[in-house]
Amino acid sequence: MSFLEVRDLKVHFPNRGGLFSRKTQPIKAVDGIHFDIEQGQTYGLVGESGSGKTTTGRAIIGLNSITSGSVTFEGRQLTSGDLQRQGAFRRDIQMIFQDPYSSLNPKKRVLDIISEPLRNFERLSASEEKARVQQLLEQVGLSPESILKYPHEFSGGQRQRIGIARAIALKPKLIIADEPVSALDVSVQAQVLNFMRDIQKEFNLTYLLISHDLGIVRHMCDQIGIMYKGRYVEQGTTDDIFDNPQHIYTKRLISAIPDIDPTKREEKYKFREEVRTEYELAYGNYFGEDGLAYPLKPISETHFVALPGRG
Ligand SMILES: Nc1ncnc2c1ncn2[C@@H]1O[C@H](COP(=O)(O)OP(=O)(O)OP(=O)(O)O)[C@@H](O)[C@H]1O
Repeated sequence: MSFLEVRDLKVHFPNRGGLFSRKTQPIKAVDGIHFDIEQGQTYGLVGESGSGKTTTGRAIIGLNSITSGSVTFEGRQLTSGDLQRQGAFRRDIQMIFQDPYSSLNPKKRVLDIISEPLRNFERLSASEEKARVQQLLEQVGLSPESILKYPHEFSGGQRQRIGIARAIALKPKLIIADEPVSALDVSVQAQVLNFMRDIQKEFNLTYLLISHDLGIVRHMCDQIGIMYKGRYVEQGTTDDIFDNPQHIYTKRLISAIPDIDPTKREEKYKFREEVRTEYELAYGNYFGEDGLAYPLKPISETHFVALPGRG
């Protein structure tokens, strides 16, 4: 049994539709996805905006209710309506959010922000709490004197470290990191990502990393699942996905990553041209027609494949 098992997960939302519409199809934000993560590993969920990545993460932590399917964490199953058990999950599974500017309450001091989960789950005296928060700040590379400061007194990277300190306060086993660095400057992104890897080793953390950026996912993840409209187009080990992408959608995402190594640029241009030709043969148009960058049609309940060539 894997540390985290996600089986045929579906999360549908009611479609409120227009004012006069009587019956509408639900929004199938997540529509049958499947993956396992082993302890200490990082699994990346990749896809364009709206593909269902965040909804998947929120369902695992219990913030979205599951329409069908299952999430099993260390052998314990979280299913919809199983509210009692969610408490146990909340401690072991924490989330890091995308935007360190809006995810920290601007009116609260760092002490109160980081101690919030501690107050929910542990009974500490004021002095014990202060000492714990100072220790957490040191772990994330911030000075213990920061406890009395407010979020606006920190840089973006430092704020994300405060968010990480809050996430690791209860010594969780699994962290769902939803676009943890996409709001940060590129130079700061690498620092935060490397720091996340350091604490992963130190605490044997398991990550579910949600990102639209394949470059980041390549750097961080052992396995990757590529999502499109709530389903998978492809999943596998990071090396498999990058060395031998099977799906045109994956190829296109990979071909779009800029190569900083000048010796590989030529190869990348060639690959990009090949992908473009393959795409045009299948669709007649590289840029899609329905407003989506990559129009695909489903071949099965859980996977998408490119449309067949025209003519
Ligand atoms: N509470 C909700 N009610 C109705 N629809 C929702 C709700 N939450 C998400 N959706 C819809 O579900 C789909 C998937 O959204 P989700 O946020 O999971 O995508 P995402 O891949 O994380 O995108 P992004 O990268 O932009 O965050 C979208 O079409 C979104 O509008």
